[in-house]
Amino acid sequence: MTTDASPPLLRAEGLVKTHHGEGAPAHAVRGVDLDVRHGEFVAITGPSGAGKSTLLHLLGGLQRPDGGSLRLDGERTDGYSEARWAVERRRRIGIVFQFFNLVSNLTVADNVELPALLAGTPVRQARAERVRLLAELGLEGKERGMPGELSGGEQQRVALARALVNQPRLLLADEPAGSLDSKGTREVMRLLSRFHQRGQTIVLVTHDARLASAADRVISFYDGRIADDAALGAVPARRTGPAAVIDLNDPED
Ligand SMILES: Nc1ncnc2c1ncn2[C@@H]1O[C@H](COP(=O)(O)OP(=O)(O)OP(=O)(O)O)[C@@H](O)[C@H]1O
Repeated sequence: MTTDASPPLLRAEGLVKTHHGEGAPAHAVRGVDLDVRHGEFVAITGPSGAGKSTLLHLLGGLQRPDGGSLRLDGERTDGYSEARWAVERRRRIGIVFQFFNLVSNLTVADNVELPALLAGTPVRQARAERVRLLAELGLEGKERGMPGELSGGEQQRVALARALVNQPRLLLADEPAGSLDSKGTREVMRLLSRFHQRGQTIVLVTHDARLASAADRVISFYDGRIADDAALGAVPARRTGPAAVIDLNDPED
């Protein structure tokens, strides 16, 4: 059981990241201190170019900070190699992106099973988890289809299933509804809320205030820094037992 004495799932201290592109250096993250506790749903919101995506990439090890430190479950990540980060992303961190990043020449089923198989999950178990998640996300019957045959909202649900197939402690979502219509946005919002209700820790980057309102803590990011950090609600207790099925047609879900 998680107690107050346990370390936060994420602890960033003085994180700094500067991008060196063609023009002047972009000081995307200018010294960020941030704790994310188990079970929290944190939305990071702010204007375009504020550095939100860069921060999320640092939290998931997709980019390395130039300064500061990041701890995962109390463990410093400074010494992690690329290979170690890849393992952590398979086991402990699921990520969804704006443009889904599904493997276009793999079926929906294979896209979802792949991270489980890469993590060494036995084939039967990976399949069972894929079947459970796709049913839960309202994608039964789509398993044999290719990502390109699905709507944007469906593709994002496949990406969510893929991100969650290894039951990661942390879900990172970078503008997950950024390329979806309002129906797709509502779906993503409901799904993130539901997974959060079951104890999933989520860090969401979005410029969409409506999507951010699904979180229980909203961080306003501006010019590479945290400008405001507001807790909106209580962190739900981590639930155990079989997950409830989400009915995407049910307005209560
Ligand atoms: N790979 C990169 N190379 C050079 N500059 C970059 C790179 N990635 C981001 N930047 C710059 O860093 C700054 C922060 O970008 P970032 O994408 O993190 O912001 P953001 O808040 O997520 O913006 P948006 O909401 O538009 O996605 C911007 O000035 C951007 O141009």
